Amino acid sequence: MDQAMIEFQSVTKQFQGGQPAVDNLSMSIAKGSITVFVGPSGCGKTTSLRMINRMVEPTSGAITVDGRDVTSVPAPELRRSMGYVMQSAGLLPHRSVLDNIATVPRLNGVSKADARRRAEELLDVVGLARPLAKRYPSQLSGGQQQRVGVARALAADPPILLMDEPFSAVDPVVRDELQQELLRLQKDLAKTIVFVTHDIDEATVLGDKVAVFAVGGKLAQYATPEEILRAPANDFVASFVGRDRGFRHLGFTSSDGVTLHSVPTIVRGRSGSGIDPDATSGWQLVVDEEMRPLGWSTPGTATGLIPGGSLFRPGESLRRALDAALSSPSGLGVAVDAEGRVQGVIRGGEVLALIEEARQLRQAAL
Ligand SMILES: Nc1ncnc2c1ncn2[C@@H]1O[C@H](COP(=O)(O)OP(=O)(O)OP(=O)(O)O)[C@@H](O)[C@H]1O
Repeated sequence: MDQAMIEFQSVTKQFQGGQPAVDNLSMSIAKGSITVFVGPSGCGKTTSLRMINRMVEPTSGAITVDGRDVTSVPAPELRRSMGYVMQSAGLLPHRSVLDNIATVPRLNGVSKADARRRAEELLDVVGLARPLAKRYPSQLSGGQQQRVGVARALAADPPILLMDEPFSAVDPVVRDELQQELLRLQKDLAKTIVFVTHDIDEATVLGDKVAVFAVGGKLAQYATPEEILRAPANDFVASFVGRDRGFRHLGFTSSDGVTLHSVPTIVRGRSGSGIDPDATSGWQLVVDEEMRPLGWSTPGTATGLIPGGSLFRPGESLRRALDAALSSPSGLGVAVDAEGRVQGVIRGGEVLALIEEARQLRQAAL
């Protein structure tokens, strides 16, 4: 079994005069994993997160971190052992980016020179250009500020990172980038990360485990994202994960059985590959000299080049395979290798047959 890093033992939090914000929460968070707390507004996600570092004290129950009851550790010491990233990034406005990142190491007694050196390394880690170090937070974009927030949380190299809706204030493209970067970082860092969001897509992308909270501070389901999408524990979870859950679930289904077919190609400005375009109803894939796809052509189109759909890399999920086929004007999803060179094409009908096969296998296993 995975080693527990954080444990909630029958934890309840009741603010004065209200319903419980968190109601009898028991859960175990594995070391080195990303656990996402997700749920509608006001269901106790932030309160639960803040009880880990004692920004909020439980009314009853206990929380242990690495086997120690958090109440046995002085709160300031506890907080310094955990990075904290929040929605607004929470940067100090009158300090430079570099000094913001160096703040916690300085509080921990690291020399100014060492703290700054570490801060510079962290700029690279979170993908920020070094010249940004001298700027002030207001001179950065929202996405850059969040990166500084992550760098600052990592500066003291804490084993635990608490992240409260860190990416919710940025636009969807930047958000996607930040999510992918967090996953890349986590591969090397293997921190224990607790991440709060109200977005089920973000939860299923990031979480090794997802905890779905219901209004009233009750834990409705705690499972892998795949399981939550495939088998919601009750009607509340089913409605929270939403109508697209079947499609999202494909993101966890292997595309191993999908067949790659050869495709007629033309290098832009040259003659064809010799494969008969009749096999693909006249569609030909236009590629560059390196065999990277540029778009499609078909006889009778005046424009010459029709933009292609999303690309698929063998080994990716069935969701990516289906999207590549459905988004392609030819109905053929283009498969590429790690360098982006064409490997072949996949057919939508065959991907759908695999989806059905996977469904039948799941049903038989029930
Ligand atoms: N300091 C406080 N005093 C009184 N009530 C509070 C306090 N902090 C939170 N609450 C209440 O506790 C409940 C849970 O709040 P919490 O912030 O944990 O929810 P949340 O799931 O993080 O919501 P959101 O997604 O909107 O941030 C809410 O009803 C909230 O009003």
